[in-house]
Amino acid sequence: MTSALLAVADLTKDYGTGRRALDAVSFQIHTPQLVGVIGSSGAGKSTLIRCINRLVEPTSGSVKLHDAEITSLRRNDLRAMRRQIGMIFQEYNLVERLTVMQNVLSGRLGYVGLWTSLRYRYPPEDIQAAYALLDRVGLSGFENRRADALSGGQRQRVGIARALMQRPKLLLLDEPTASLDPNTSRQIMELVSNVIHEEQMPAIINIHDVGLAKACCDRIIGMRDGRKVFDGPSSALTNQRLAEVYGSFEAFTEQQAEPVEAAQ
Ligand SMILES: Nc1ncnc2c1ncn2[C@@H]1O[C@H](COP(=O)(O)OP(=O)(O)OP(=O)(O)O)[C@@H](O)[C@H]1O
Repeated sequence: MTSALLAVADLTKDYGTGRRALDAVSFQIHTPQLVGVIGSSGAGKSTLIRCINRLVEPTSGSVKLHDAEITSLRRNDLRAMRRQIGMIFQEYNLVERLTVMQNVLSGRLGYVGLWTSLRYRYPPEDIQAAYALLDRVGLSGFENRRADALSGGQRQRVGIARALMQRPKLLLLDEPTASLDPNTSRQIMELVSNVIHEEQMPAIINIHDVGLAKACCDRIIGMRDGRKVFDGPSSALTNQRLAEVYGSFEAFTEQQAEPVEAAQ
């Protein structure tokens, strides 16, 4: 078998409270694919995503991106590695008072240095790439809008364009649709799926909505109490397997009935 694009082995996280949030989780990604991580609240989905780029420090285990071990990197090397991992958040994490273009260009921050970025003197090829990405995410013509004048769905599109500006080898998405209405969530998921297949990169997404995960993800990892209890193609996620992930089928349906936090 070819070497993995991403290889996670025995990844474990014990928080200071003594809580084991991740328990020896292992999986590999060999092809560009959208991998959805599902499970009940507290199952460890967010911890898993954040241990991969060490926003949360794993307690033990290994994470290899294109064969490079991430868990042992020191500060400068870790910073360089993080440029290769795009991250998309539930709350977008845009700089609200800056324009769409400035936010997208900030995806190059790790490459061009602080002085260039503070003065917005980005190389012409970066500016061209930013225009192309804005077009790609459906925001052509929005370059000069301030981020705080955008809807939730538009903000998430900026978040996606900014992550792609890094030219990452991996995308991590931590509940990117949790603050969006169902229609907008679907559009964002389809956009992510299209983009990662075009760019030929893997992506891992923490997602509560199982229907959306099944419709848009190529593969699903099911988490329960910090452990991986399902790993397979979306089509293999039967009601019985869902019951194993959520404790029971009733627990699954109750969880899915939770209202959407805020509309677009
Ligand atoms: N910083 C922290 N300190 C202590 N415990 C934490 C911390 N972050 C998460 N936990 C605990 O670790 C476990 C896993 O949390 P995590 O946020 O990864 O779950 P999740 O599946 O993403 O949940 P949700 O769907 O509610 O966001 C939970 O029991 C949580 O309370």
